[in-house]
Amino acid sequence: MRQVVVAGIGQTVFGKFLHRGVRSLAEEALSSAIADSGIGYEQIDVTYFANALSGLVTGQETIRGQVALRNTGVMGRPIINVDNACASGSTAFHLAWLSVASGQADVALAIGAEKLTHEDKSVTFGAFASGVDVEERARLQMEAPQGHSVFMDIYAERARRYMEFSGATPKDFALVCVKSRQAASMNEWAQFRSPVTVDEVLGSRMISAPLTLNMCSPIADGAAAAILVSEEFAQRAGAPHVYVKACALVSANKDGLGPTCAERAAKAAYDTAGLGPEDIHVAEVHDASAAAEIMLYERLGFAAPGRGVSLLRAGDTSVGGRLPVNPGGGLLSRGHPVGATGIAQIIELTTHLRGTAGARQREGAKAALAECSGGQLGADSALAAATILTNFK
Ligand SMILES: CC(=O)SCCNC(=O)CCNC(=O)[C@H](O)C(C)(C)COP(=O)(O)OP(=O)(O)OC[C@H]1O[C@@H](n2cnc3c(N)ncnc32)[C@H](O)[C@@H]1OP(=O)(O)O
Repeated sequence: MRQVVVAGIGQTVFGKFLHRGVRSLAEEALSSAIADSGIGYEQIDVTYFANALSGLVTGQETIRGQVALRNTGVMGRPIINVDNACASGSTAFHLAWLSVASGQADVALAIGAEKLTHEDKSVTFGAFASGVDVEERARLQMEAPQGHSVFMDIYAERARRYMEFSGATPKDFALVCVKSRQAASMNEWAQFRSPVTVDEVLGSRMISAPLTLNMCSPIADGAAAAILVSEEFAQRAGAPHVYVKACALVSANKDGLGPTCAERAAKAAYDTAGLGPEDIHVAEVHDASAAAEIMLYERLGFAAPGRGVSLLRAGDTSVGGRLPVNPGGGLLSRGHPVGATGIAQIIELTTHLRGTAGARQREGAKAALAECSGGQLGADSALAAATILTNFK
């Protein structure tokens, strides 16, 4: 396998843009990734276009990439549509990495764009329900979601189990939100940038106990793009060198038993990179709910089982801490335009490894981990991706 370098990154601001379509979002993210890389549109050999739910919201259910990118310079060469639920962006990134690593392409584009807002909110909530397998929906009687995404019921159930197991409290989940907003207040691309207090989070509308409004990832539109190149190409182009050391993708176990998708994806990535959790300086994880972030500290090996809360309470995972987690605000505050999220995580980490993350920079960052989960199958996510980036070879 060849060494692969992240040579260009670009995104839109995430938020609710009722009157903006997938095409305009994708064009903006792509043109800023092109500008960042100094690489021409015509040099892109292959494009992986991530989008999970917009088809259900806008009615454009197939050829979404070709439609979104029809006015750009990537047309004429392969555009491959990627739908892997909330990990669609990470999957597009995985495929782009594979194309370059295998020698099939010198330059590959991973782009994710999502349009979730709709005048009729039940359309958006209905689209989210498609990410849960139908048997699970029936078990949880979630066929007709009312006022929120079915995922928040699933994440609430997980949070309740975790509280019992670890002794974590809703106040801990609120602390995740406070940390997340503090980080997002420094991120010009984030959906929610104003700070919140623990009391405000606990006092916000109950969505699915124990998760209040602020503890749920929001509905967002947005796009993000990353251009991956071979190391030789990067040297010729003079691109900054952020290496993709490992890029693992796993699906749920057949019997639903054993380690979770996130644990297995992280283990595969650590093994490939020859690194362990102790080597990671900064991480972006799939905080679809505030409680999920704490559980992920444990699944990714940052804390022992049941001990994730200690890491949070000590401030280790805040901006300025030993291991900032979600320094871009995560899904909770940067926003979660599903197909774009996995690539936005890569963008955030790339800025830390380049040393250009400004006020939220993890000083001395050399290795970074992104984890993204997708869908729901039985008791676990349907899939998870883990990527390790470094600024050394
Ligand atoms: C594998 C996975 O990734 S699973 C995750 C997939 N994603 C999801 O499931 C999405 C989950 N989220 C939701 O279902 C919805 O965002 C809800 C139910 C939490 C909120 O629904 P909305 O219809 O957006 O909220 P609503 O319109 O009632 O918002 C009221 C206000 O709260 C704000 N708000 C909405 N969500 C949030 C949030 N997470 N945090 C803080 N404020 C929020 C809105 O901006 C709005 O403010 P405004 O009145 O100033 O504009």
